[in-house]
Amino acid sequence: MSGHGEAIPMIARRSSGLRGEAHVPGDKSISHRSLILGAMAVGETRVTGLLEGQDVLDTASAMRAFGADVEKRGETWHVQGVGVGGFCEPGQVIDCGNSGTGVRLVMGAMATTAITATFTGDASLNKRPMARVTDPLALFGAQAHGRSGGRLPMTVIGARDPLPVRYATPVPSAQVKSAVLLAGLNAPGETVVIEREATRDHTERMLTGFGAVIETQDRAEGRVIVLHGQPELSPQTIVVPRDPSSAAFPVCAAIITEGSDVVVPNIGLNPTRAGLFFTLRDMGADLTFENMREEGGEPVADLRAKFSPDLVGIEVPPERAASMIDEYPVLSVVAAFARGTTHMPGVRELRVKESDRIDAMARGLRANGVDVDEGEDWWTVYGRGHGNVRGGAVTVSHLDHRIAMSFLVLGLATQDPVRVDDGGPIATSFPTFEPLMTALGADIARET
Ligand SMILES: O=C(O)C1=C[C@@H](OP(=O)(O)O)[C@@H](O)[C@H](O)C1
Ligand SMILES: C=C(OP(=O)(O)O)C(=O)O
Repeated sequence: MSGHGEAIPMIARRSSGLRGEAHVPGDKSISHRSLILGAMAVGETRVTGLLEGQDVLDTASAMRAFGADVEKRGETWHVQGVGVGGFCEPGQVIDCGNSGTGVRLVMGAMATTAITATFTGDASLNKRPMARVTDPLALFGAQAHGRSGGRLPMTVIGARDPLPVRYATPVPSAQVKSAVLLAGLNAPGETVVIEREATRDHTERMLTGFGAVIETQDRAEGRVIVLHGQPELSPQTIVVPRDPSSAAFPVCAAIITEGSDVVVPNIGLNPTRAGLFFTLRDMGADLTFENMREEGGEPVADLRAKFSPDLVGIEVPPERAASMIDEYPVLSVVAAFARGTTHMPGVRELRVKESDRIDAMARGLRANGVDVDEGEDWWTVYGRGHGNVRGGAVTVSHLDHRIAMSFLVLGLATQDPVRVDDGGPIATSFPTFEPLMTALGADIARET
């Protein structure tokens, strides 16, 4: 079952010659942040290219519940912000659906205002760990009361007199870093976050754009981010770039599908997000970055991916993990078509996403004839080479959009079709996945 309705069983059959341009939707991380920072600015922020996936729509509803006016007129989203510290107390439970980013960033944004809010989500989100966020929020003076193990549903009581915080994140997580920085906006003095491994830096970049004073330095202890509290944020006009994590699916589909040549235009190559594309090139994929340029201070290119029959397995550098954390499921699919083994160490975080992604992919790959070994923070895929992956299984998506899309990509190049029990969760991040893939020539369909 998907979070909001009946299960949508889907099937992917062997395809050839994927061709054309794939215009993927707006970046999910940047879309959440546009709405939240827009709600914390004074005046009207305008956003185009916003991802209209369910995760982001749930964040829009959350911002309305805290008092911001959020509406779409024509192609533009208008956010009337209430200012830092201006959130009102919501009159209803905040349902963040399937979205870890949504709930964790919104908790941070409200934690230093003297209001109380209760958060919940779907069956997947309600299993995910929240203490990683509520522990640092407690240092500001906020309190959180949830289910055992720090799970949702959970009530957060915002700090009345917030203290500034210095926090070294114990896990590589942009959501934790961002929750602390958003809480730091309404604390006096300097809030400092130290991360041992650099994670996606959209919050830092966007805070600078909204006029906050924030500095980042790479030091021996890691990346040190210093935010000066209680700024007045100025509203912005934001053009959301296209999502590299969504681009991963047509790119990987083209690489494993005979006769393919696909262009995915306007994809951000921010080094904190682009790890997959460098990994695919290390594996021998025919993937080129065309029209390299800068847009809104970010490197951007058109990705051109062609069928790559001579892929080889590699050791994926663990220091690259944060820059491709959401892309391991679809990377493991490409690895199945490579010759030799692909070893992916340093990826413990995959176990606490919408599903345990190592477990979900390992089970589904094995059922389709691919050997996989795994440990707590690593996994290895034993590639079978092009043309040698059997397929034929029904895979389980576990309310996880990336698992569903990865298995549908797998089925484009297996001998027998691959089924997914529920494609419903795909709408959380990539609502146009099915028409976009079929327009390229992929044989993906719903089963009635
Ligand atoms: O900050 C963000 O927008 C995100 C951070 C990552 O999560 P973690 O912070 O848990 O690594 C990523 O998996 C998620 O899809 C989006
Ligand atoms: C992990 C993801 O999202 P979130 O943590 O926001 O649910 C994802 O989109 O792959």
